[in-house]
Amino acid sequence: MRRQSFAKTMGKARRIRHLDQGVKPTHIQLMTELNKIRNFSIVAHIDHGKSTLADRLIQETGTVKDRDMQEQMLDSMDIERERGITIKANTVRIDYKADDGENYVLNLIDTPGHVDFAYEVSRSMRAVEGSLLVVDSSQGVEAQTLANVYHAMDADHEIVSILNKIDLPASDCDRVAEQIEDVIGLDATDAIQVSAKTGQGIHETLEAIVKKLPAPKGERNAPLKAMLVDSWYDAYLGVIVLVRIIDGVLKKGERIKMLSNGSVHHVDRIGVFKPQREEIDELGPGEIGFLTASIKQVRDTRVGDTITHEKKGTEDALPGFKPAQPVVFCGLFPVDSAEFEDLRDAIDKLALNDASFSFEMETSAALGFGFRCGFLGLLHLEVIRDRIEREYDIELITTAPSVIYHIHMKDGTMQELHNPADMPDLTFVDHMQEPRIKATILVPDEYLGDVLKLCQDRRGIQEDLTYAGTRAMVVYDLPLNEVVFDFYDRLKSVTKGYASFDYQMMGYRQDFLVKMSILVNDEPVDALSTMVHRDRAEMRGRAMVEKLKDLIPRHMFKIPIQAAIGGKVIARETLSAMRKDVTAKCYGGDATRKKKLLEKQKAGKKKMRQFGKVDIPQEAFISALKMDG
Ligand SMILES: Nc1nc2c(ncn2[C@@H]2O[C@H](COP(=O)(O)OP(=O)(O)OP(=O)(O)O)[C@@H](O)[C@H]2O)c(=O)[nH]1
Repeated sequence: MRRQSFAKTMGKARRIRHLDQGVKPTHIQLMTELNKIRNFSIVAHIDHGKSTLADRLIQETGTVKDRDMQEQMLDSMDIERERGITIKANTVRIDYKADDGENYVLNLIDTPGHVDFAYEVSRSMRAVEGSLLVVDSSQGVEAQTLANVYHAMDADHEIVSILNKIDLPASDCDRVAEQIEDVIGLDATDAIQVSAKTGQGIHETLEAIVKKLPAPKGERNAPLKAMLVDSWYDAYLGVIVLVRIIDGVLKKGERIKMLSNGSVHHVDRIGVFKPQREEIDELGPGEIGFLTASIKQVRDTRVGDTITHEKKGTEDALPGFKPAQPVVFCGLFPVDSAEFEDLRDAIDKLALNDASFSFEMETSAALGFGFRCGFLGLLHLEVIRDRIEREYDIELITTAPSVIYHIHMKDGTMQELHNPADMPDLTFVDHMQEPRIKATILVPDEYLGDVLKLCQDRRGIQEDLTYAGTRAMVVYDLPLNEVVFDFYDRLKSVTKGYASFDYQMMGYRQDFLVKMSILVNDEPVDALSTMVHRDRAEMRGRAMVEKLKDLIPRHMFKIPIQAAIGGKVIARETLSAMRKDVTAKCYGGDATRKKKLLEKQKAGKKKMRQFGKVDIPQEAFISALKMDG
């Protein structure tokens, strides 16, 4: 369920696309005055209509001719598919002749919608002055509506509220406007009623962008200061960098410098997206566009960095820059060890276009060669894993996702632990800390009890509980390690899909954590080691060995399955022996059936890994870690 809905979220084409191929440069000159520019983003919960609204704005302004619209969309989606799931912000420049007779340039930045990419959302918000807040008027405010609108408020945006999907019978604008006021605290008296489907309210939206959102400020004669908003890899042009010019002018042929690392590049192209790529000669203050500079790797371009001229540039970096930090780690191993090189290839290629994904080689006694990979969150992990399996056709074993623990040693030093297998000798450890999150959950009140129980079971501390009509908003302080595995799944299942969830990282706190090892036939299986809270270790250990007992097929001998902390066994099951000959029951000698069974057995084997003398099926690694509570 999680995978499906995520595929939908991410796979849905960001339809404001850069059609990168087959576009001739047109070399238009932009001389837009600051007061004729409006830069904005659209914030919304998933499926509330962000992409559809963006399409409509583009269509209404004739940015894309009606007859091209369909074709354009399809092209865009192909590129989306080609690039795979894009988790990047994109932009489109819309020329709009307003009712006041003036021509305006509206720059729309599309932001990623998922919690894992909160940092990128907050950065791209800083590149614009205003936001359209889109709320589905048949649904109301959701957790991501809140999270995203808070980013917009943090960036001091002027916000225009849009009540979308008014064509639906379930639409209730009064109720949703009230919710926007109560829950978010925004005045929704002037909220625009829109149907992105029929086009109703689109003209009013464009007028509101011009009238209500502020024009950017900037100084044309000041040293160049531009924000790196986004970047992605293009097979023809190398890395394309999306920039917002704050001050100064950026011209083709100039040499630029990235302030974070001092690297210098020669700008070979400058342009805008309409939404197809159009080359121009310069970008002035307030404008948003792209540059290319023969940059080879997305890793060399960091979102939020400040770009200036190599000579006579500014020294003054934009505040708040930090490189994206992975928070969840797991091991990826090929099921078939012969595919290790293919896996390396796939990971290299994916990393080229995703600066937030980190990896290093790892060897596991049980799983052989693989990679320890870092992700921005669990969904990011799923995207990468799915892509490796689907696009590169490599079957993977994924080890338990782990967060980064801080291990404070007795000698006063601190180590980051990314992999439970690397846990240092406890005699040298003073104490450990784990990352905590602040989770915001919105849920219809009939499911509230189940949500509270779930959070409580995951060592959560309730921080807030408020109501907006028949929906409750709960805020919990939770340990990230209790959330990384199957929290979304459980939340969805206990609320029948009606809850929405968002979180932010809160920092580290000390707790009593231990490493729990799993031994199968007296051999430790390193890929199944996990860090757990001491008070929950027995329960988790028991649950895991019981599950493994069901997941591991019987062998010709008895197999003990144990959970242990240090040398102490805390849970144990025994898998009894059986005859392995699956054809034994086919007396009578039906040769085809016998053959079929043997083939089936062989196919089953392919997905097993051998640990000592025991075959453990691939799904055991994931299933054993799922909690039922
Ligand atoms: N009836 C109706 N459906 C709409 C309207 N706007 C969008 N939709 C539908 O709602 C669904 C979600 O719309 P999207 O524009 O893809 O939503 P989104 O917010 O971009 O979603 P994500 O890309 O998943 O974040 C699609 O099936 C749209 O066709 C509207 O005004 N009326």
